[in-house]
Amino acid sequence: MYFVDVILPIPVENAFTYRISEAEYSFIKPGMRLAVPFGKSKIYTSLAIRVHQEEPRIYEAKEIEQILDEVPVVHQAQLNFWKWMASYYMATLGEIMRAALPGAFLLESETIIKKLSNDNAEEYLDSLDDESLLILKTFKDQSILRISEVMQVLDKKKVLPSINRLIDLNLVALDQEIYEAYKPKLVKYVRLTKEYEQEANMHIALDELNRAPKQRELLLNYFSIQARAKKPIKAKELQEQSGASSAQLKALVSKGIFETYKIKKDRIVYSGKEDSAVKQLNTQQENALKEIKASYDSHEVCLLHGVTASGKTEVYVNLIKEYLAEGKQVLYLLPEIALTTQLVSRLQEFFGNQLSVYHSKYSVHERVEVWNNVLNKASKAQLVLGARSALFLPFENLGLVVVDEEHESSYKQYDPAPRYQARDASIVLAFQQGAKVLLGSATPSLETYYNASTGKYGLVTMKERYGNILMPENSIIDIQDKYRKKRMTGHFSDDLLRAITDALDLGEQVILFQNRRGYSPILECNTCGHAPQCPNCDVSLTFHKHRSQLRCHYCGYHIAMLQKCMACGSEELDTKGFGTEQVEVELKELYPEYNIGRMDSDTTRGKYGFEKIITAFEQGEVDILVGTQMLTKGLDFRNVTLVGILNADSMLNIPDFRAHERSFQLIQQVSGRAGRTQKRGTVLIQSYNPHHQILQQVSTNAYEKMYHEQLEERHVYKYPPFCRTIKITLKHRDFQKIEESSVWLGQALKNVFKDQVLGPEPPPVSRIRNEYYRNILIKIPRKQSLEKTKKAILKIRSSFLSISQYRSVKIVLDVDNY
Ligand SMILES: Nc1ncnc2c1ncn2[C@@H]1O[C@H](COP(=O)(O)OP(=O)(O)OP(=O)(O)O)[C@@H](O)[C@H]1O
Ligand SMILES: [Zn+2]
Repeated sequence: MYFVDVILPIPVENAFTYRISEAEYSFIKPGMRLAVPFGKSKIYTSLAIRVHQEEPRIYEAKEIEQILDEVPVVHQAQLNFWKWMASYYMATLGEIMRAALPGAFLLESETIIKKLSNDNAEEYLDSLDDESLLILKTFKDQSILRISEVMQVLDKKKVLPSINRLIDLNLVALDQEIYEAYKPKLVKYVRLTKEYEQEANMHIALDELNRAPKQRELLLNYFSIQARAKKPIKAKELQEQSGASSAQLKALVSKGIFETYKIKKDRIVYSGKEDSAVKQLNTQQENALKEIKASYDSHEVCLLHGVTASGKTEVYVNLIKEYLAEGKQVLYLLPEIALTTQLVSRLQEFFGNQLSVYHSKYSVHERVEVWNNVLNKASKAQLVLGARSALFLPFENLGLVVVDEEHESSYKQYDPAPRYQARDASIVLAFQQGAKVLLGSATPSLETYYNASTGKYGLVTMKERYGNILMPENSIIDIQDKYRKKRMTGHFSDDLLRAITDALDLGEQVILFQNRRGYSPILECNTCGHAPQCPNCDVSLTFHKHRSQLRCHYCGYHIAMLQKCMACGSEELDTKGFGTEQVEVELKELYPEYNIGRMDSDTTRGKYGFEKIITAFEQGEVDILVGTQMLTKGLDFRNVTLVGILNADSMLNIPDFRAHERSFQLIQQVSGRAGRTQKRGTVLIQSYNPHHQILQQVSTNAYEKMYHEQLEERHVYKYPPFCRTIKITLKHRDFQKIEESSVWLGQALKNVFKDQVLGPEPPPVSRIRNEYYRNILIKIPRKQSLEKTKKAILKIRSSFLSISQYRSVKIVLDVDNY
């Protein structure tokens, strides 16, 4: 008898064994997908990991349904990586498989598919087999179907390959796609021809146009726009301002006065200089590149610590080139693809078709395409740019991993399991494949900088900004003092307002940062003090003015804005605290003649949400951009000279051992958006605690000082990098049960780990979606075996779950929690 062990994409500890025939036994290789029955009537896509002849003892092996691949879709290398991840992050192989494989690889009976209206459908129909045609017909008037329904209609279970084919042909899609591929758009611009740039010729032109008033108007408008701001002028903008038609603009082009040109909408270059794709490295960058390569003689990992706008990207690019030239694969990890259309197009210019982008929110179609290209080592996917899930692509010949903005906490996956840290996991991946890792940041994480300082990683620094531009000038504004002296207008100090006005007068742009969205986080009754709370969560509702709603930021619950207090009926409702929306509203009143944009998760929903706002700002259509931490992620704007931070305190006061480190990073990164070209930038930080050490360190760019001070605290209070941590979260709908069970678990852990256990305690928001939360933190000293610690924790978890009244409590394990 022959058997195959498979991983099922569900959270069970063990692999499952199925029966196969002798022919299947010799055909199936580890890494191939098999459709298998599971439970009463479900069909899952599973992954073969081993064929053998040992009959399972505990249960009778069922037969597999079908083999879905002719060759493996993952290599043994991935299976090894998955095993490491499962064990390190205390997850199951099934959970890793679900995170790793593109959704289209994991069709199962519960998957919902939808029919696409495809213009080329007719063409394909001839090439389809009867079964696929039948599946298409099954849709009839419905737009979506469960795969199990297809199975029912066709009265057979072997439908997955046909559905896969339909997905490949773009006739059918999974019902979960959000984004389309990123395609840069071209925007048309107008400028004077060389000949007419000279003033003398200009006068002649104006005279000549005396009898074509509309064209003359166009030309005059061109001058006035140019006088206002030195930026490329869009054809559309010019036409609209002049009330002219495109024919009239064309006439000026054919007269040789204007010429039009196109720029990819995210490649706008100010000050009239054309960027060429290939850049000459400056000395600092050359040296950095050399030092990084030298460090690889003795290190696997190197940290590039380069201040904001030092030109780290160009260093990455040059290093990547060398690995590609050797025929190696390169992985470029980013914290958040949606925010980095700028970088994508910059890299596309360098690497053309060697570059693929992998995004868990791209269409299934594209994800599968990139996956297969990597699997087949196609030249198209030699360099892959992706967010954390790109780690799982089937690399086999990886030479280099670049982790850009390595300090970003979004490299950590929160939910669902596996709760991995992509930066850390990439180091293991690289090690398994004999590749090198480059971590880059202007504000490295404490953990990374510690590893670099102690010699575990190489360390290369770039202290100057590219092009001899100075770091922005920082000042801290004491708003308590300003309030007392009545020098505040809304949430703006007189100093900040003056700086904004000055920048706008010069045609420059401004970024304002407020780490909270909505209008106001608390609505309070002046009479009785009641503040409306979310019924499902333990937080107050945030007021969103534009929508006239009160919303919960944890569960999405919302109601219409109240006219009266729910408790006492008083009409005197007051708002406390402020978010980006309020800043925007105030700005619109203060600067009615300017365009204000807002970038937070309320304004960036939908397909091209981020892109639209970033592009509008880049093109100068928006003068002031207000936003949350989304603004910080490595954006490269050229006309921003002022960055204002409206209230630095809210970040500093978050109860978390990383809060100070994170505040430093956040403020330093937003500040880094100012004055990246030519003119030195200004950063104004408003705070009630102007003497806070972190603000002092930010304003003097004292990274090292911050590092040493924070490291000292971590040492004293025993936190990473001196300890590892595992956070255990318990969740249950019953308050009594969560209290009792968390105390039980805490005590059981304390019996083994003594005072290394903190808690249980309720987190700041201790109830979300009607579930109560309790956290327990275990600190594991460096010299204690992580392996044994985890084993002990799992054992205690088993005992916990064997207590019948606790069985329904959910336990979440988070290794190296963030
Ligand atoms: N060698 C070069 N030649 C021409 N321009 C360069 C060169 N190096 C960097 N630049 C320009 O300098 C600016 C800053 O570079 P880049 O965005 O790579 O900085 P960074 O170090 O990644 O900054 P941040 O950490 O803030 O993201 C960019 O506009 C880039 O085009
Ligand atoms: Zn809620």
